[in-house]
Amino acid sequence: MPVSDSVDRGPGAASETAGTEDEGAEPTDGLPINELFYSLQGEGTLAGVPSVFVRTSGCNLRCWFCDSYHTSWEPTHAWLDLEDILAEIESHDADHVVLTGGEPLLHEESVGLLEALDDRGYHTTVETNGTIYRDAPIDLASVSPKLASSTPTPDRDPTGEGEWEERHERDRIDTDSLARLVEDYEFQLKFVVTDDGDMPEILDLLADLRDAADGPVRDDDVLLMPEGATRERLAETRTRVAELAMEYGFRYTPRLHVDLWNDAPET
Ligand SMILES: C[S@@+](CC[C@H](N)C(=O)[O-])C[C@H]1O[C@@H](n2cnc3c(N)ncnc32)[C@H](O)[C@@H]1O
Ligand SMILES: Nc1nc2[nH]cc(C(=O)O)c2c(=O)[nH]1
Ligand code: SF4
Ligand SMILES: [Mg+2]
Repeated sequence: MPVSDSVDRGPGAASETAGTEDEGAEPTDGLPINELFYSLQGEGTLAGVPSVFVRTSGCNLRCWFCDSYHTSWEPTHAWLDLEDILAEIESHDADHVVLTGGEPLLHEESVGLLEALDDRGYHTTVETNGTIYRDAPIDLASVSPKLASSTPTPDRDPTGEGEWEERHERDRIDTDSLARLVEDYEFQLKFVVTDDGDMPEILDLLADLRDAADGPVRDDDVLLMPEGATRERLAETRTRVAELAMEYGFRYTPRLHVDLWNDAPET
């Protein structure tokens, strides 16, 4: 459902600065929704599973490669009440719901949505950058910590001259949040990889996380995902990333939805 141009914003709808320091309070009974659609989970251990996707708007980071530009660099503001979100989800014949964004855990009401979905028996996956912890009924925390290669340096910033570089670099890794997420939930760690240059940072991050977390973080919990929002870009990155997964003993995850539908919205 294309909601971004069909729904009024709520009274305190996420502002232009959603996720930034001057973010205002949000109303408590809804969420800023960028899109809500039915598709196949394209990434990770549940790839191929029919799922309803709920994409919130607003992010506390600005990856230069973000494939959901209208939730991060130019966030949309369509507001949906919880009951409308649930009705739309229930109109699809699916057992799995994927809450994504933007950064869905920015929003306190994501917890309310996850609780309502849990009450209704859905399996919930949350796609998160791992910088924010919330206590919620999450069946799979799909955590994608952001590497230095995601930082919007002036030469890579899609909109300007690197205004977000400093803040993105400061906030992209929060080891305490990551540790709590992997301790409390079934999880996968899904790194966006471009080339060999990303691997030392992944190994360092895993060492830090294994020190900080009470539970285990197995190599099997680590997925390498090729960077690419389009088929053309994925064709440049995926073979090397697959080889790296074999070399290091991590998993590889495709981006099925990009193979199937390229960069079409609501897929
Ligand atoms: C748009 S993000 C939203 C959730 C959360 N903000 C995050 O980054 O995990 C959803 C997933 O897409 C991945 N992603 C975004 N842009 C990508 C790109 N150009 N290539 C590969 N993966 C990408 C993210 O790493 C994340 O796993
Ligand atoms: N089909 C499909 N699978 C996905 N898995 C994670 C996605 C996301 O954007 O979080 C995503 C997405 O955007 N589309
Ligand atoms: S953290 Fe996720 S939503 Fe935010 S800019 Fe990066 S990929 Fe996009
Ligand atoms: Mg996506």
